[in-house]
This record gives sequence, C-alpha cells and structure tokens, in this order.
Amino acid sequence: MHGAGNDFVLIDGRTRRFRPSAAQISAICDRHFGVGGDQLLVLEPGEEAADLRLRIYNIDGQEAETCLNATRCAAWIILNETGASSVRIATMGGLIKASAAAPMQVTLRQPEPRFEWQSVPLAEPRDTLNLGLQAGPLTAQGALSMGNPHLTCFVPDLDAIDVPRWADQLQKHPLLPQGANVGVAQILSPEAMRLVVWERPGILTQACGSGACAAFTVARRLGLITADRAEVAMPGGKLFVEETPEGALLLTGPVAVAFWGQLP
Ligand SMILES: N[C@@H](CCC[C@H](N)C(=O)O)C(=O)O
Repeated sequence: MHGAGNDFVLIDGRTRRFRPSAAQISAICDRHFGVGGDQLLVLEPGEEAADLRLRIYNIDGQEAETCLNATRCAAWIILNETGASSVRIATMGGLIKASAAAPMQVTLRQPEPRFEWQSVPLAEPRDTLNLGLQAGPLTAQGALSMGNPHLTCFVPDLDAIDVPRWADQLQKHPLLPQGANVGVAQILSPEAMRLVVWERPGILTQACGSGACAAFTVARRLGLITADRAEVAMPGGKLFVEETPEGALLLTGPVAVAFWGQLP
C-alpha cells in the first residue's frame, strides 16, 4: 500500500505471529531484489483500547516509533474489513484514532507534538525552536517528537537544495542520539507549503505524514503558517494538516492498495 507514494509492505500478523529479522526486513523492502518499500509493517492484534497494534520497521530493521502514512494505510484495512467509522491503532509512539474521510482518504487524530528536548530526544538541554544546528544552507528551525523525532528547516527555494547531502548531516548529528527525520520546507502561502523529508535511516520518501505534521506545527509556532488548516505538497501528493480549536492535530490524505500477495 502507499499513502501519497510513501510505500509499505504490510504483513498480516494478527493470527500468525511474524517477528522478522533485520535481514528479512531489508530483503523484503529491497526495491531490486525484494518487494520494495519505504517501511515494513506488521499488523498485530490490539490490546485494551486499541483495535490493532502496528509495528513499523525501517529498511535497516530498526523499529520506528510511528509512521503516520503507514497508520493511515493500516487503518484503511481495518475500516474496510469491519465497516466501522473509526479505529484506534497502537504504535510505539502512542495511540492514534483514525477515521474514513472519503473513499480512499483517511484522517488521523494524533497525540500532541512534544517540544521538550528530552522528548525529541536531544542529547542535551536546548531550546527546540532555536537549536543552533546548521548544515550548508539548512538551519534546523524546530525539533519535536510526533512519536518519532523530527527536525524542520524552512528554505526560500526547495528546488535549489541538495536535500540528501545536507539533511543527512543533520540527521546524524551527535545532538540527536536517535537520529531524526529531517523535513525541508518552502512556505508558499499562510496555508500552503512544499515539503521533502529525508527520513531515517537515510531515504528520501515521496511523502511523510509525521513530517507534514511536524512542519505544520513548527511553521505555526514561527508564524509562517497562520491558517488552522494547511496543504502540504510533497513529491508523491498532498496531505492536509489541521489544528482543531481544542488543539488536536488532524492529518488527512490518500491511501492506495498496490497489490495483495503471499510471501514464500
Ligand atoms: N522513517 C521514520 C518513520 C516513517 C515516517 C513516515 N513516512 C510517516 O508518514 O510518518 C522514522 O524512522 O521515524
């Protein structure tokens, strides 16, 4: 499945446990010798308040705390199977509520972004909206946790930036003991931006849900986005982020099924 081009291999582990090794994850996600994907996801039975537990593995086999496009795809499977109007999905990064916004469109309501330096996490106390972290033309203007760590940099012209070259230096900076997904954004208007995300462990994705939420939240704090709802245009498509009057963050965007199959 994919959400605006951010693509995943989803394994149904609800009735048969599947705990892949790092080598299996890398092999399945390999775009030349495997199925190919930005992450491997395992759906597991939910406990307590959750309808589903979602395990999210990066292509190097590391488990990521969250992935919001993946959560939208997994939610669609359950919404489609059950006909329910909403589902709750447990991830390492927190419990997320998902609902169908329109056919093949899913909205998430997620836990609040966290700006405290320990939550990102940073290696030492710093003002997360004034980190003093730079690489070439990129300055990290905000660090936060959306469940997973993000840095956001705003630039006047996204097309002029070699994102992998500079974002990789920020991602691997010693101030970030767990690394970070690095978003590079260009503000287009008070309610629209472009965004490219250099995700852990060093891949450029077509879209990133948590990156879109992070960029929107930082842009609102800095007064760069003033609307309550903004369009975030990414290489693979558009996501919409909204802050409700109660302060909840909603993420809406497309989901698509590429194919169903059976792994040997
Ligand atoms: N690589 C990330 C997790 C993936 C984020 C994602 N694409 C999204 O849509 O949120 C990490 O290591 O945190």
